[in-house]
Amino acid sequence: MEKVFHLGLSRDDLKGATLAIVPGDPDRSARISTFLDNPECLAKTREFHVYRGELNGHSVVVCSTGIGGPSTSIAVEELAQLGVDTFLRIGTTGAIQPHINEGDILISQASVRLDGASQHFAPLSYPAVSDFFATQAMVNACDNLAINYHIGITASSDTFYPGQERYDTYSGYVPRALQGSCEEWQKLGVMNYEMESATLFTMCAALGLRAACVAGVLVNRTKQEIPNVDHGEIEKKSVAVVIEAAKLLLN
Ligand SMILES: O=P(O)(O)O[C@H]1O[C@H](CO)[C@@H](O)[C@H]1O
Ligand SMILES: O=c1cc[nH]c(=O)[nH]1
Repeated sequence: MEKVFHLGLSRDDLKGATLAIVPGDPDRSARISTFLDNPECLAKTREFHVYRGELNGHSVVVCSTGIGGPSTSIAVEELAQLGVDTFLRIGTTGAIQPHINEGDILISQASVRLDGASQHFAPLSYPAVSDFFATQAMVNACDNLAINYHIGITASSDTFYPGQERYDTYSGYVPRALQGSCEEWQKLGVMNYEMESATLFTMCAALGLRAACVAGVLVNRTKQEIPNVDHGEIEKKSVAVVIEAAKLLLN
């Protein structure tokens, strides 16, 4: 059976998995895999750390995407070639609305396309919108676990610094076209910034796949730029949500 280019896996390796949990951070893949029954590591190649196991008797795969759209698009393309049709991203994020607190859970309904990779799948006029039912599962998961959440629009940027209008870089310079962009997204009700959902949503909608995204807030940028929270506790909460959502979708 043919292996895909980067993941180096074939369909048989996934044992029929149709749902993938896709964090950005490779180390998060291993931690998520501990919530699966009979977890096994299938591959560790570049940013893609791939595990397989079962949830409620269904084969499920966990695959990190790395940071940003290009590597995310490779993970999604290759997992789709292997039979996956549902992608649940679990990430970290920076909030830009004052009422959102560190540690809060954000569910992205749709994303502002501040990435480049999504344009390789559909023109900019095409929406980066999540799958309704997968997103509903994220919402129901929060309700089942009594976890509060915010649902709304996410700005999804290719860069962490200028694309998210951060001036605390080496040069302190943000190009003129991006100056004032954070304030504009705030005024348009955007909840947060992260770096993969625009590519994920656009390519999944365009290719007939399902995608949803949940993220834990590490920092509220209306208050500070550098997180001083316990990443582990925030991750535990968002992982609980994505595992519960996966179970709901698999039932
Ligand atoms: O924690 P992950 O899933 O990597 O998500 C967020 O964190 C990274 C930036 O620090 C970007 O990938 C962003 O989307
Ligand atoms: O502010 C943030 C925090 C995490 N990830 C991002 O992309 N932005």
